[in-house]
Amino acid sequence: MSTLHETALLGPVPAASPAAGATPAGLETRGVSAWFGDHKVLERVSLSMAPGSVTALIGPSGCGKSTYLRILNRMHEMVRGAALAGEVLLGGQDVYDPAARPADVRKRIGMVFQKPNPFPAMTVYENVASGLRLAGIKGVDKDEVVEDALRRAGLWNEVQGRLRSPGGALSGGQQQRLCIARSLAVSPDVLLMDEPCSALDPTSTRRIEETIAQLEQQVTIVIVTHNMQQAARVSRHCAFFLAGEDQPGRVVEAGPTEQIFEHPVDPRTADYVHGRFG
Ligand SMILES: Nc1ncnc2c1ncn2[C@@H]1O[C@H](COP(=O)(O)OP(=O)(O)OP(=O)(O)O)[C@@H](O)[C@H]1O
Repeated sequence: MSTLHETALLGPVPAASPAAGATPAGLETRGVSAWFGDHKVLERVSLSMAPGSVTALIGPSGCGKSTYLRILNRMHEMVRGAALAGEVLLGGQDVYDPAARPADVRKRIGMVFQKPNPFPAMTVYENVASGLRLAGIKGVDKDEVVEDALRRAGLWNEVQGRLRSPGGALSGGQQQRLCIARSLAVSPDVLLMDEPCSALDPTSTRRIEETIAQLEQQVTIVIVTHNMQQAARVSRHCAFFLAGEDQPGRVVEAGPTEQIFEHPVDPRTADYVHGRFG
């Protein structure tokens, strides 16, 4: 077991985000394992997430999908007793290089959670602008950035007349898109989404899926979802995680989404995607 400081060869992740219109960086993990204390929860996960594509992580509860997601932007290390091994590369550069600041990594690899978490008393405008403040970005036209982020999150038309209303006054689905806009304001390469629709109604879910489709090419997206139809609709690539009894989670099969759903190689993948377990 070790904390992940073994790969200094490629140099640290630079703080700078991609220029507007530039292809975002892709992500790759090599042999990532994870522990909570003595409990090993992930076993040597190696995956490639292509620049500007949507990758869905699927699998039964407890197989380590969220842990894997949180390893990608260095949130796992915030848990007391958590450890990991392996490599995480953003655009070929080591996310865990000792010289890389976790805050810079999280600026380039944003995260949207299961439950929308805007700052409820802050205005819609300030919620989006807070992304800039938290990331220490200065010298930009805030109005322009806020509008652009809200447009990219598919929320601008609904809130342009309510920018000074509290974020907490929006519907659940709008709040989730506000959180997406807050992440987008700092121009991340990657957006991690941990079951972003599980607290939303079907219409709001559809709007988030449309937003994901619009963001494809602009941002590399990794989404954890329990909804197989959603994984099939939004993703280009898919990875199926599975943990055995008292065994850590591992990737059983990964590939183009169509292949995972239509022609899976492993019978356990077929059983899972067809709802026969999990
Ligand atoms: N903070 C923690 N401390 C200790 N163990 C944890 C912690 N978070 C997760 N685990 C354990 O790690 C394993 C993987 O959990 P994780 O949440 O990553 O799975 P998951 O596939 O995302 O599950 P779900 O689909 O239910 O969200 C589980 O056994 C879980 O109990």
